[in-house]
Amino acid sequence: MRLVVTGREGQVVTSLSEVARAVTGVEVIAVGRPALDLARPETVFEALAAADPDIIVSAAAYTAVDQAEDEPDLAFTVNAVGAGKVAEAAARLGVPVIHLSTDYVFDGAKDGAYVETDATGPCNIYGASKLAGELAVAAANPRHLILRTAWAYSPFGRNFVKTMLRLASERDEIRVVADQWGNPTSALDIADAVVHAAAMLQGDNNFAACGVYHLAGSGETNWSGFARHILDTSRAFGGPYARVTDIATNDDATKAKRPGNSRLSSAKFTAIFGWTAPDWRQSTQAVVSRLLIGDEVNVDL
Ligand SMILES: NC(=O)C1=CN([C@@H]2O[C@H](COP(=O)(O)OP(=O)(O)OC[C@H]3O[C@@H](n4cnc5c(N)ncnc54)[C@H](OP(=O)(O)O)[C@@H]3O)[C@@H](O)[C@H]2O)C=CC1
Ligand SMILES: Cc1cn([C@H]2C[C@H](O)[C@@H](COP(=O)(O)OP(=O)(O)O[C@H]3O[C@@H](C)C(=O)[C@@H](O)[C@H]3O)O2)c(=O)[nH]c1=O
Ligand SMILES: [Mg+2]
Repeated sequence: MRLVVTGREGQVVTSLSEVARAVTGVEVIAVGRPALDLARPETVFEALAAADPDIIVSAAAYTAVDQAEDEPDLAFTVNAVGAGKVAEAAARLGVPVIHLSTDYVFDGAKDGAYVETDATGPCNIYGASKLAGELAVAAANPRHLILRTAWAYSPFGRNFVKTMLRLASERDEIRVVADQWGNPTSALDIADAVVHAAAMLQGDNNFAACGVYHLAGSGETNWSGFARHILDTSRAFGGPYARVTDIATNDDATKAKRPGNSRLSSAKFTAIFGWTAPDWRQSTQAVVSRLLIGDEVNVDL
C-alpha cells in the first residue's frame, strides 16, 4: 500500500515515515514543497498523481496559530483551498483521502468532551481555515476520513514538548495556562492510527467508514499539567527542569484566542477502527525520553 502524504518535515508526515518503516507492505511517500505547494493549489494534482498513491494522507497545513491572525488569506488558501485540491486529486485518481484536522474547530464552551456531531464554532483564524478545509475535503471526495486530532507533539518539528524542554534549559520558572483543557497527542500515535485506518479503508468498497472522527491521546489535562509532566519526566532522565506556575488565560497575551475546552472523545474511532491511543502521560514520556536519551523508556515519577 502506497501512502502518499503531503508535507516533508512536519510532525505527522515524519512520524508516518518512521512508523511505516516497521510495517511490511506499507510505504510512505512524502510529497511537499516546492513540487506540491498548497499556497499554489494548481501544483497539487500533478505532484500527487506522479507519486501513484493507493491512499492520500493530507497532513500538510498552515499550523502557526498566532501568525494566522495576521495572514488569514494564506491560512485559508493552504488549509481550505489547498486541502480541497488534495481531496479532489484523490477523487480524480480514484483513491481515498485521510485528512487531518484539529480540535480548534470548536469554541470551547462545552462542559464535556466533544463528539463528532457537536456544533463547530472556531474562535481563531487557524480553526476557521481548518473547518473550511474539512468542508472542502468532504465536498471534493466522498471517500474521505477527516481525523480531528489535538495538541500534537513528537521528536520532530516544532511542538510544545520541545518548547518546554528548551525553556527549562534557559530559566527556573515557566508560567503556563491552566484553564485550557485538551488531549495531548503523540504524532507517532497519530501515525500508528492512520496506518491502521488506511488498511481498513482500502478494503472498504462501500465507503461505509467515511466521515469525521476524533482521534486524540487518552486522558486529559491542561497545558500547565502537560508542561509539568514533561518536566517531571525530563528531571527523571537527568534533563532540564523548571518549576511550572499556573496562570489564567489572558486573551491579550496571545494574538489568537484559544478554546478553554477542546477535549475530544475518540470513542467513535475506537468503535469503528478498533484502535485506541495510549494514555497521554505514557506517550509523552516516550517522546521526552527519546529526545533526551535517544530511546523510548517509561519511568515511575
Ligand atoms: N501540530 C498540532 O498540534 C496539531 C496539528 N493538527 C493537524 O495535523 C496535521 C499535521 O500537523 P503537524 O504534522 O503537526 O504539522 P507541522 O506544523 O509539524 O508541519 C506542517 C507541515 O505542513 C507543510 N506545509 C505548510 N505549508 C505548506 C504549503 N504551503 N505547501 C505544502 N506543505 C506545506 C509543512 O511543510 P514542510 O515539510 O515543507 O515544512 C509541514 O510538512 C495538520 O493538518 C494540522 O492542522 C491537528 C491538531 C493538532
Ligand atoms: C510556550 C508557552 C505557551 N503557553 C500557552 C499558549 C497556549 O495557550 C498553550 C499552548 O501553546 P502552543 O503555542 O503550543 O499552542 P498552539 O499553537 O495553540 O497549539 C495548537 O496548535 C494547533 C496547530 C492545533 O491544531 C492545536 O491542536 C494545538 O496543538 O500554552 C503558556 O502559557 N506558556 C508558555 O510558556
Ligand atoms: Mg514498510
